[in-house]
Amino acid sequence: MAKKKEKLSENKKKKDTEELKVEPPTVEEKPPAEEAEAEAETAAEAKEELSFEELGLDPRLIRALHKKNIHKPTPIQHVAIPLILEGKDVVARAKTGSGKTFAYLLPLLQKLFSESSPSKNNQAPSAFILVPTRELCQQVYSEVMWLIELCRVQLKVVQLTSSMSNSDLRTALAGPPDILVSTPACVHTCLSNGVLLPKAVQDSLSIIVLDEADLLLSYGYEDDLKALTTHVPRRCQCLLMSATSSADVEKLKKLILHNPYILTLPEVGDLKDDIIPKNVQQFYISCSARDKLVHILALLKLELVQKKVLIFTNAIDTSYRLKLFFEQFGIKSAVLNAELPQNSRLHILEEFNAGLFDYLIATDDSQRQDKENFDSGSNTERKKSRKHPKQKLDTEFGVVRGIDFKNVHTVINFEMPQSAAGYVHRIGRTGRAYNTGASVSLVSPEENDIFDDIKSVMGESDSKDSNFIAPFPLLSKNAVEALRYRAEDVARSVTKVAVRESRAQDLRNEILNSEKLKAHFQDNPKDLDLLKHDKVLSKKEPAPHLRDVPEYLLDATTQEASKIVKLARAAMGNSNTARRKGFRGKFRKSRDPLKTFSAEASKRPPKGGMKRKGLESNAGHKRKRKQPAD
Ligand SMILES: Nc1ncnc2c1ncn2[C@@H]1O[C@H](COP(=O)(O)OP(=O)(O)OP(=O)(O)O)[C@@H](O)[C@H]1O
Repeated sequence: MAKKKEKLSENKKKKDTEELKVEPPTVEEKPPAEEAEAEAETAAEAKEELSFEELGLDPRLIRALHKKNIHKPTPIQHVAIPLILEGKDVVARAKTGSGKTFAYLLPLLQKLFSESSPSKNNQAPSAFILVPTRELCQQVYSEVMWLIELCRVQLKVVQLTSSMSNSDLRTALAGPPDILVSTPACVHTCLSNGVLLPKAVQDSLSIIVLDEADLLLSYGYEDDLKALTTHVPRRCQCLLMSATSSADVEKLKKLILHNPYILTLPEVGDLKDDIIPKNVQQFYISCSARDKLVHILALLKLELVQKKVLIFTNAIDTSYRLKLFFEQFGIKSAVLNAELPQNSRLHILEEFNAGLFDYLIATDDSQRQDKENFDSGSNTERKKSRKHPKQKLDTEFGVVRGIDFKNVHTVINFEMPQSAAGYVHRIGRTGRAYNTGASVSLVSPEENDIFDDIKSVMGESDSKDSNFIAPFPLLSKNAVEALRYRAEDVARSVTKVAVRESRAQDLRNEILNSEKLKAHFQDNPKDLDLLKHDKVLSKKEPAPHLRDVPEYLLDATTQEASKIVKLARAAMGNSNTARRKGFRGKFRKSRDPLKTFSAEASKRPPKGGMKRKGLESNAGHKRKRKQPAD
């Protein structure tokens, strides 16, 4: 007890710790608002340093988390877990990557551990976890499965997808499972065609989660949710998780929750607020659209950014162009987009998360929707687009929102997103939980308007705004010029026809893969080794001399910058030790090599007198002082 009090006063002194606001539910005899809020905030602070044990989590779950190297709750988990264990309805709004999934999953599982008994005669699942996309279904399903397996408990979990036939759905729900992970549309289908009986749902359902709630309505699930809520019993505990707060979240709250506790990171409110984790550093490089290829080549080939890298494009053709371009330099990458079949997409995500390749080029089709959602606050347009889906593109596919790309250190915007909301959600794919991350946006003059919008949302003052987007300091003009000749030569060989053929070929391969994957996954759900998604598409053999960057091309400054990136990995908490200890407090700008280093400012002569030749050598010599990166 004394120890806890000590922790409480220590915590109160902390100025730079993240605070969570807890709004208690409206009750008849509520204390004056201010008092209530103060009490709630103190409670949140007191919990800040508590361990999973102190939060009352089942030892089996704690052991499972430890096996996955998770030792300390994130702030949202501190506050949400005890409330959910107490049976409260909760609305949790916290930044992307803040650990919202475990914040509901851990207490949900713990409740089911104690509920499940042989005498229980449920005719429908006890828990529904509803998410907006199939990718998220798969992601949540995998998280539940490994937790259950490590805990060695007998709980049955199923996920539903819209491609399942009635008989598939019936088989999946026979039993019935304890937990159902699904989009609202699939549950609605099951209710309408009698696969799920409303009475059974009313009798069995004890907990329902709406994950990524800010997306559920905008993906057009309002009718599905309305149809479901009429069967949700009053005693059922309802949880709503969201990265942002929007009119849609408010609507959902009213639709399904009863007197909930509202857990909010103070800055989460709307887009203007800070929803990018503080441990992500944001940079930009200004260059012409044509020069983007040579710049990205320099970033990757000279190792000026840390792996794994998630690269965003706005068009699928651009992603294939990049892939073909990279191939010629021996850089293996995979593409991910809404055109690929679902099984392939899931497999690509799994392989990338498992670390089988380091570069993933994603085409972010959902950004148009993000823009509509944030700009208008209405979901009419999206409803329309769900009814009339774009040809070939899978509307349930969400490449950005909510997907947990594991250990992505760097996000590169090869093309700028079309809205500030799109930017926020792209960048949110790095710096997840206690990890650090960086983003580099390549901005052409044509993209200056959108970049200005983004900057005005992120904050324009280096000293005041934690989301300030700084010029990328590690890439010198010399380094770019040194690679220009090679890059332009290869870029010319990646013609429109080559891109079109590769895209068609990849799609054909992936459709075949998808069929094989379907069968294979049924028997070996964990097997990641079946098919490769980062295979070479180009018909042209890469020239051996392009694979490695010869030393004479690298000036001392660039070599130093590359070393700095490696050093930064350790300094910024990417080592296991640092991650275990937690990141906050370590990440001071003054000590951060990425912020203090400037590729152009260094005057150190090349070590050992580096040889330089021809055009490339001349470019390498022209070094100017104190210029921005480009
Ligand atoms: N307590 C923890 N310590 C370390 N890592 C954690 C912890 N909790 C969750 N994580 C990891 O952090 C990552 C992000 O978590 P999660 O996907 O739940 O974030 P999120 O808040 O749901 O983000 P988004 O809004 O983008 O969906 C995951 O890889 C998860 O395994």
